[in-house]
Amino acid sequence: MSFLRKSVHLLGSVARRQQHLKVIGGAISTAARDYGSTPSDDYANFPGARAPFVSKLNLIQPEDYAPIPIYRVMDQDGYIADETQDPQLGREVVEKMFRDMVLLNTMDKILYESQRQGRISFYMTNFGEEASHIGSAAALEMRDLIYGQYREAGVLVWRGFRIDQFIDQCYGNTNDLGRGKQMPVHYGSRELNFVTISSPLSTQMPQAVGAAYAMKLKPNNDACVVCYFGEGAASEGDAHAAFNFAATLGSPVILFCRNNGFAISTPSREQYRGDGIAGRGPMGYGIATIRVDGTDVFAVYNAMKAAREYVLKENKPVVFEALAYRVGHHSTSDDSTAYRPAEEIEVWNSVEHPISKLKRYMVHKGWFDEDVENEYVKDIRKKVLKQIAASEKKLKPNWREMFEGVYAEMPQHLIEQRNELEKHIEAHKEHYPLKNFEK
Ligand SMILES: Cc1ncc(C[n+]2csc(CCOP(=O)(O)OP(=O)(O)O)c2C)c(N)n1
Ligand SMILES: [K+]
Repeated sequence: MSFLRKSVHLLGSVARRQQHLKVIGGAISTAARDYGSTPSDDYANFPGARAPFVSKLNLIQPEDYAPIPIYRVMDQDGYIADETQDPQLGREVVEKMFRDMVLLNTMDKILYESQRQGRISFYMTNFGEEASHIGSAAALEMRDLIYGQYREAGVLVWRGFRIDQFIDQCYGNTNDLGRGKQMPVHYGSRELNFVTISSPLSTQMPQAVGAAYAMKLKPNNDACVVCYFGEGAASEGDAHAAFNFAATLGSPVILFCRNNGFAISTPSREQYRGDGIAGRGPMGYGIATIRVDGTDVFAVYNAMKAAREYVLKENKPVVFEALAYRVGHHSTSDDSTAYRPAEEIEVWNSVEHPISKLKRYMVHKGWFDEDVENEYVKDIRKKVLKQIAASEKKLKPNWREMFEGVYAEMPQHLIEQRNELEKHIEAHKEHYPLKNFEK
């Protein structure tokens, strides 16, 4: 894996970013903040910071720092600029990557429409971010624990979550692993080591850091935690708690920010004034940081491999920022043409689309057969439509279950609420579709 070490920009706790924009080979420089070393004459040694003294006042400006560069392997046309960066995954793996991205994209299109037809209550697509899901998931081990936000369905696809499992969840029927307790797309799978998604933004972040810390305390730990979140979620207070705890406790967690440019209608330029989320890592929190083109599946893959190796070897976190563009609307409750030009969306949905880039790469390799791939899409469409028909017919879990499964023993206030609902439904049963629920 030495090719990774030579070229992935892992920026550690370095003092001056502009002096360290060159490649830092694998090992991360910690010299500038090594609190243990003996201070020299021109270094101040306050408990709060070790830094050089200067005699000239300087109001340091954000512009004094160069932005963290974006690691990319494949260009727009699907060519690899530096052959040493080709992860050499082989045809079978690349085909799985491509097909999983296509599966996600195809399923998203149909489920989005099914919400429009009133079949499910809500949906969120992953358009434009397929490569950051698949590229990152492919670089992990199944024992690594995932905390998602809600737009990482591709990670589940890679891990083997089935079409019926996705769709049963969206219908909240008796086969939904979450027993209909959550909104659509709030997946979870104990078997696949994927913690169930919570709607309140950023709540997963301190939890992920804590879970990683617990892993580190186990003897011979060989697993890490990956926590996905959006750049919008990174403005929540919980994000700060997570970053700082991860740094100070030394948690083996990869804090994976999907920076897709928008938090619903808030563009990232209104979300922060600094150098994205990556910019907070080295200087703000003292965390090794990596920034990649999130539309380039190979860049995400290489970077994630390097990040995983680092967090396990060092027992320290990594801030990982994958830059992409949210091609779809925020959710079925949003119309993004109200706040961004259609032409802009079109660019990211064509030349810049991660699936198109990987396709071009495969074409150059002679690994792409248009007819075979069209058949594959047709087959996925058929499977998804058939599953929708099947999931729709299944009963919902008994409504009483909504009170169960949270506490080991149901507390008094929940018992009272359940009894009240029982009476209410008994009195007004003609207004409820009780035939759709398990008895
Ligand atoms: C604490 C909290 N505040 C507000 C919301 C409403 N909300 C849901 S998604 C979202 C935008 C999040 O954007 P980002 O984290 O960038 O992720 P993206 O949707 O772009 O993937 C907001 C404000 C929420 N779910 N939780
Ligand atoms: K976002």
